[in-house]
Amino acid sequence: MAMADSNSVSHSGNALNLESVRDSLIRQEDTIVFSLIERARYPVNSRLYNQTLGLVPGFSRSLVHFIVKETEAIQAKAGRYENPEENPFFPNGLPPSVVPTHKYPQVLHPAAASININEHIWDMYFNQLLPLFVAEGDDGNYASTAASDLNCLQALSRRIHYGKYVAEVKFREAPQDYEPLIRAKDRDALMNLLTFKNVEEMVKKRVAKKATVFGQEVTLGNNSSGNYKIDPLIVSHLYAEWVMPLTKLVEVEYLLRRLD
Ligand SMILES: C=C(O[C@@H]1C=C(C(=O)O)C=C[C@H]1O)C(=O)O
Repeated sequence: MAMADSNSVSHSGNALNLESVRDSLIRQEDTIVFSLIERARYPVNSRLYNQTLGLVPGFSRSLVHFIVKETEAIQAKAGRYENPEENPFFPNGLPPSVVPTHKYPQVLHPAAASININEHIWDMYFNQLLPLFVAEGDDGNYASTAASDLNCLQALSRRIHYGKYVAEVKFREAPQDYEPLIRAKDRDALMNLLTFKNVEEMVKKRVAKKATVFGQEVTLGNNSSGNYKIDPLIVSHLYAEWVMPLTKLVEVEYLLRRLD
């Protein structure tokens, strides 16, 4: 594969290349693992997710839906979604930013803004992931639990949508390989071309290790209990089954629009 001209684009002050993009993904692993550890402090608290309880007067969805929507509204006013790395879970009816606009480097093709798979991420997180790592029970801490859920969702969403940057870099490094497949709308061939199995294997091992290191009981003696705040196997499963496949889905969706 051809080398990118590392001076060709500026991204957060750094050159945008496959290495810098992968460094960002590695750093984001820390955020994801910590956010899961924080959520695991609370039991499942399923009333938070129940649409039929009517916990919020005049609002027909679940309490977590209410909290995420309202939190996103205030974050939108503060400019969060001006950053092309951020994608809201409830984009409809978000208020505009009221703060001065920051000039984010325009790295992505404008069609990137139309890619938002948060509905999918929402469904995966609440229906598949959460039941795997939280304890049964209800401690009534709904607002704090929902804030933890939102941190997990935002960290996962940022990582998965970062596939747009990954795809942009891969395209720039080898347009001659990608262009014919994009024109042919050949999803499978694009998926093959952008997949690096060896990198995926390293990611799975590294996130499991991070869960082991970040989630161990820290004591002043050297009596490690062997109890982890989140099961390292669940974290590598999360990456293998959802995070990496969804990142690659974003990469394919982005590439399909790259020549528009
Ligand atoms: C993100 C990349 O693209 C693909 C997805 C990966 C991931 O989600 O971690 C890892 C390797 C690739 O198969 C990459 O190449 O780094």
